Amino acid sequence: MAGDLALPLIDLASPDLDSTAKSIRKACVDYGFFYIVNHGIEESFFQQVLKESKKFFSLPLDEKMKLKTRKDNRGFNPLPSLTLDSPPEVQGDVYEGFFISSSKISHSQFNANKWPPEELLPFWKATMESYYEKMLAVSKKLISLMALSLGLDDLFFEKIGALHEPLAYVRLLHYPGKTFEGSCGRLGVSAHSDFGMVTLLLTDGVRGLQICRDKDRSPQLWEDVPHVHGALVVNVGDMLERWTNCLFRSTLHRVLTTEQERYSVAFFQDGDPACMIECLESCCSKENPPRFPAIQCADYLQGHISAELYNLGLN
Ligand SMILES: O=C(O)CCC(=O)C(=O)O
Ligand SMILES: [Fe+2]
Repeated sequence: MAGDLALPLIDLASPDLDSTAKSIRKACVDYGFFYIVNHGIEESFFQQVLKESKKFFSLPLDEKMKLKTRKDNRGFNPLPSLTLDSPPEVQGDVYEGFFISSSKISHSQFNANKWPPEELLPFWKATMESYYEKMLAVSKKLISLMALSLGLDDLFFEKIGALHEPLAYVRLLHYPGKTFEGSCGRLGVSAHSDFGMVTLLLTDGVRGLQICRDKDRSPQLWEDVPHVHGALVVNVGDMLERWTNCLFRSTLHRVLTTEQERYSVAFFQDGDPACMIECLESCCSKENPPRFPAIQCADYLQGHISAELYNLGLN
C-alpha cells in the first residue's frame, strides 16, 4: 500500500548553518530525499519555467523532432522513452523530455544546446538559461552544506574540482496524462536512481512521483512524494552515495502515469568529469572499509551517459 511521505523540509536561508547541515545529513541518511525552501527562487519564476515548458511540448511533433537529441545528450526526446533493459514487448516510459546543459562549457563529447526558433517561442531560451544558472547556484550551495554535514570544509567539493566545470543538465519532462492512449499498465518513468551527485526537482502539483525506501523489501513499498508549494525536491544521486561510502542514500524512485497531464523539471548536477570520486575518509573506518575503488568522474559517467543515450534510442 502506498502512502504520503512527510519528507524533511530544509530551510536554505536559515542562519544556523550547523543545524541546517545536521538536518541535511539526517535527511540524506534516512531518505536520500528531502525538500528545500527559501532557496532564493521566486514561485513566479517556477511558474514561468513550467509555462514555457508547456509551450514547447505543445508544438507539433515535427517541430519538436527538428531538435531531437543526438549523441550530444541535448534537445528533445519523443514519447515513449525506451529503457536500456526493455524487452521488445515493452513499449517504453510515458514521457517526453528536453535536455539543456551549460551554454558556456563544451566538454569534448558534448555539443551545444538546441533551442526552438525565437519566432515560435520568444522567451524560451532566456528562461531556460536563467533556470539552469539558478539551479547550478542552488546545487552548489546545497553541496557545500552537504560537505559541512560530513564534517568537511564547506568548500571541499569545490577544492577537489568536483564543481569546477560540472556537467549538469536541466531536463524538462512532460507526462501526457489521458491525452496519450496506451498508458495502461505503464509507468511515467520506470524505477531508477539518479546517477549524478544531486538532483533538484520542480513539480507542478500533479501527483505521480514515488520513492521506494528499501529496494530489497518484498513486495516493494512505494510511497508518494507530494508537491510542496514553493519547494524543490532534492535527491541524492549514486555518485554522492559512492563518495559517502553508502552513508547517503541514492533512493529508488519512479513516476506513475496519471489521468492529468503533468510537467516537471529536473536539474542533474553530475560533477566535473575531471575530478576523482573516492570514498571519503570521514565515511570509512576499519569496520566499514571503502566499498568502491577511486574512479575518475569521466570514467564513471561514461557508462551512465551512454546508457542514457541508449535510453533515448540513439545507440
Ligand atoms: O518527474 C519526476 O517527478 C521525476 C523525474 C525523474 O526521476 C528523473 O528525471 O530522473
Ligand atoms: Fe530520477
